[in-house]
Amino acid sequence: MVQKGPRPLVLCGPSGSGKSTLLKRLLKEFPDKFGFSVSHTTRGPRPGEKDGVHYHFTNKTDMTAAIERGEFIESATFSGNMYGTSKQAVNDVRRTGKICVLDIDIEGVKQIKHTDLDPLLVFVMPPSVNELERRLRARNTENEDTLKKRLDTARREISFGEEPGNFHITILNDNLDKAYSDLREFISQNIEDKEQDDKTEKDTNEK
Ligand SMILES: Nc1ncnc2c1ncn2[C@@H]1O[C@H](COP(=O)(O)OP(=O)(O)OP(=O)(O)O)[C@@H](O)[C@H]1O
Repeated sequence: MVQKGPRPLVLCGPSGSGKSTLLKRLLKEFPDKFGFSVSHTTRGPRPGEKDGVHYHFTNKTDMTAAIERGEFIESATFSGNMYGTSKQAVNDVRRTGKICVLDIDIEGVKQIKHTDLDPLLVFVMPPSVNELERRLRARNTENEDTLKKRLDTARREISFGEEPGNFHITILNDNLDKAYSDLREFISQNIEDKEQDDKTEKDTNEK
């Protein structure tokens, strides 16, 4: 099926590589250009949370069945509640003309490759595991145990990121300004220029 709207953009990389920092900067500079998909969850809504806005609220039976039907790109269970991103949620953003951005782990990347979402896959590479450790310590969000787990996972993720063919581009986040400008250039060449080409082609065909 031919999708309408820009291709989704996936950012993947070890914890602490700088995905959120890069995304925040992108959204600040282009607030109308990007959108996030609405996740599903089996946890109950908190006060003020609206179904379809903050989450798609569902139950375990329905969500498990939908996962089995292959409707989800990724799903995970945290403290007894299921969470996940459906293909439909990504396509909903796409139809608005916005670029749907997804921050997913390598398992999610493996799964999304088997869908028809045709995403652009970006791997954010930290300069080294030592530097990753330094940043995670400086961020002050981890204890020794979670830090060790994150660094072990990071080593596996870096190997996956280094394997040729797994991503469209690897962005080294050594210097944040340089990494951001590489990301911008990649988006502009692969999403914006492409859209312009499609539009020109359509306009020409309509004449
Ligand atoms: N190029 C850089 N140089 C130095 N520090 C950086 C750089 N990029 C990001 N950081 C810092 O490193 C820390 C980790 O960055 P960030 O939270 O964006 O990582 P992340 O990949 O989103 O991690 P997680 O997956 O855990 O959310 C932050 O404190 C951020 O300010």
